[in-house]
Amino acid sequence: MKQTAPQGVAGLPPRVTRPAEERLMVAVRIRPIKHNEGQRVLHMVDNKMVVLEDAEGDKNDVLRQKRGSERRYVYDVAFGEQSTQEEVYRGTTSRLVQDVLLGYNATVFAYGATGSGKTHTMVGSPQQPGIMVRALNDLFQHVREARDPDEYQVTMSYLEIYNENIRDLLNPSSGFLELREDPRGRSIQVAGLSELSTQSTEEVMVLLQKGNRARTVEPTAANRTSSRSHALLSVTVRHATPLAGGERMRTRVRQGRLFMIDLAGSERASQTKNRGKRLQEGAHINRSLLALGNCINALSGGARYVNYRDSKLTRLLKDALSGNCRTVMVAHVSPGARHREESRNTLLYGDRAKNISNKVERNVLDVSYHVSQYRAIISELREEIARLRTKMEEERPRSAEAGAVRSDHLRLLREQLVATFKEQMRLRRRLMELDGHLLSLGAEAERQHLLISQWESQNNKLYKNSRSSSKRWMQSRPSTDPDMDTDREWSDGESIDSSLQQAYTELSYIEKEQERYAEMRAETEKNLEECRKQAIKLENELPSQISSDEERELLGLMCRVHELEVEKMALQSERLIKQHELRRRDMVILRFDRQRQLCEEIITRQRQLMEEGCVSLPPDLQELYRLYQREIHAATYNDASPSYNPGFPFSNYTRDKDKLPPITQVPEPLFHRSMRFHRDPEANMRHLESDMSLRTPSSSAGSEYGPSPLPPIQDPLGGRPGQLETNPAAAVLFPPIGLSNAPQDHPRSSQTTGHVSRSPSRLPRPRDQHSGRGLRRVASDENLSSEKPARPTVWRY
Ligand SMILES: Nc1ncnc2c1ncn2[C@@H]1O[C@H](COP(=O)(O)OP(=O)(O)OP(=O)(O)O)[C@@H](O)[C@H]1O
Repeated sequence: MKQTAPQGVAGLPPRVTRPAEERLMVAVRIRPIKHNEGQRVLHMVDNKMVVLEDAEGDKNDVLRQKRGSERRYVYDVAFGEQSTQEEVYRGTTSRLVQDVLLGYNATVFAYGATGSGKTHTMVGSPQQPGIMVRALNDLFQHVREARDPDEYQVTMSYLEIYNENIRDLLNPSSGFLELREDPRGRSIQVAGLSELSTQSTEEVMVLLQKGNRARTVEPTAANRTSSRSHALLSVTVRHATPLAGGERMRTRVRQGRLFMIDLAGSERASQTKNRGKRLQEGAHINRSLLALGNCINALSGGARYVNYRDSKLTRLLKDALSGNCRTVMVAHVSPGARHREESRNTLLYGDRAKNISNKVERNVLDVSYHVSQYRAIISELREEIARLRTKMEEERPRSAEAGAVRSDHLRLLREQLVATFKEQMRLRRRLMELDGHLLSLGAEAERQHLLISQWESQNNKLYKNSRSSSKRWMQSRPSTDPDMDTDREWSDGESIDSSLQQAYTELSYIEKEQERYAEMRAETEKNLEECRKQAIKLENELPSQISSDEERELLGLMCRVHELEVEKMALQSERLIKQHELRRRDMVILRFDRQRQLCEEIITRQRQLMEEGCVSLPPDLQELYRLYQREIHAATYNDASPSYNPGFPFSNYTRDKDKLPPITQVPEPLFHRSMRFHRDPEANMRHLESDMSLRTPSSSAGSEYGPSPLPPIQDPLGGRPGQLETNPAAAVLFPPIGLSNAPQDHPRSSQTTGHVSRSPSRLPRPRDQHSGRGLRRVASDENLSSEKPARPTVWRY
């Protein structure tokens, strides 16, 4: 079995016509309650929503009571206890079958605790066949009804992961199989796995039954037929259509793959009462499911690089979770009170999985698409050279007559020359691939930095937010209640912590990869240089060996082809680099936007500190605040309001509560000016003044700006204080700005009060913990513009 990142196949662009971002679809299925499972605590509200009743728990648990006694979860689709196998198949997988026939990859996987009904949904019974059987039936029916059934080829493989070992279910005697990954981690192969070609539904059903019989199933206290392994069924549909194109016949190949996965269920030792071997199996199952949960958490948090390496399951599911794959997760839950905690966990994972999308992989797709284009160019050029060579060989007999010895030497020379050209092409192609990969890694490292910076500040807020309430909660929480529900903020904080840790791990992995690729690049470049020298040497020998004009002309043509190839390659790689540069700039814009948000936050908090300490400000600082407000306000209107009405400046203010409110009237947009801070505060002020007077003559007329008392701004790169350039490249190098040390670290962030550009793809704002801040800001405006005598402000940095 081979999972490959999609390439443009035979001139077909990959899924560019599809929406750029595809969300993972999550379905939930509630299985019928059993007599020994206690009362029903899980209910369907409608075909999307389910409700889980909370445990009755401790009456003194004030927080829990406040939260209410039930929790609602909304998914793409929900199936109740009465739902039929056909309904579940239609609602989750039938669409995927269509996609696979069109050449897409798709995955459906069943998730849930032991005994929750996963195998029932995926495999089913002869009377109630599950998704696997129905999908295969459907697929063959579509193929039969197609105009060109003979052009389809269907193959299947079926494996299980048992105790972290892979077994071929279609050939169980083959022992444990190895998982192999290409060095770039793009394609994963199970070495030696049988991939059987099938012609009919009957044949495939026989294979499926054979595989299911070979699967490891054992009775446990939780499920009489508990699957002790994860089972992965893969069906590949290949459709090859001959195309008439120019002089050559070409074939267009469409290939889609459908994975259908029945995961083993997570289990609690207390419920399964497992001992010995069963307990060990359970530990393996839980470990791999934990790895899957971590991947889901990281992906739903937007991480680009996710640690799939913790288990074979996640390595095999990598494409399904983040690659070019349309994926459906069917979360399984039992409605009885006995399974409340397992159901809650499953519902939570399902909830998180809804945030997973495929957008991130799209970048890798772009790169591989370009590389495949270059490959096509190179192979065409190779063909051209090969044709030329054949022609030269055809011409040879005539020149052989002229002088056999010299001709032999010339032939050898030509062959060497062609071999050197070939080698050069190979090395160039390699270089280009390495460049592409290095650029992608660079972009991803930058992205990880951004995520880390954002999470750090969010984590800090959550921590502050939850510190007081959690303290109370910890006090009121009975100590004998280890796995009860956690406070929402705590669990958010924890998941951010683990995401952060994940991001750091990924970052160090990326850095190692960058080093590795840089070394490979240097080596390739060295080889290329040697190859070039060799070619020049050979070319220099040519004139003395050539006697006839024909030979000369042919060799000249050969060299010309080579030159053209080099030029083409140079152009293509330039394009590749430009595209990556555009992506990099997008990242810089995102970073600026993030920094700007943090600056707003810092300024607001500083103001709060000053207001709370009843500190009145010197007039020049008041003026600076006014300027800042105008700036922000102008930017808001400039950005968001095509119906901006200067006569009614407050009309749109409610759109963004995080902005400082306007003071009196709206000045013209100032957003795009470039602003530099000088060491001399007066120069700063003059600069701002002149800027204002240039752009807003009405608002600046008559205003008197005093010397600026702004505290010196630290240059994070170690430059002179108060002198910050607005160079985007420098901004990228700046360490991420966190609020963890606020207010002491504030000046560090002041760097970004310079030129800021807005990106349409803004980062989500950190959650605002200061409700009513807008009101305080208004009050603060009054403070600032009051006529009270100025008291010196105490700045602590
Ligand atoms: N929707 C359903 N309708 C009827 N019976 C069901 C349904 N779902 C599950 N069952 C029954 O519940 C029992 C447990 O289901 P199943 O074996 O599918 O669980 P599982 O999640 O695969 O468990 P494990 O992870 O231990 O393999 C089986 O007897 C199955 O037939």
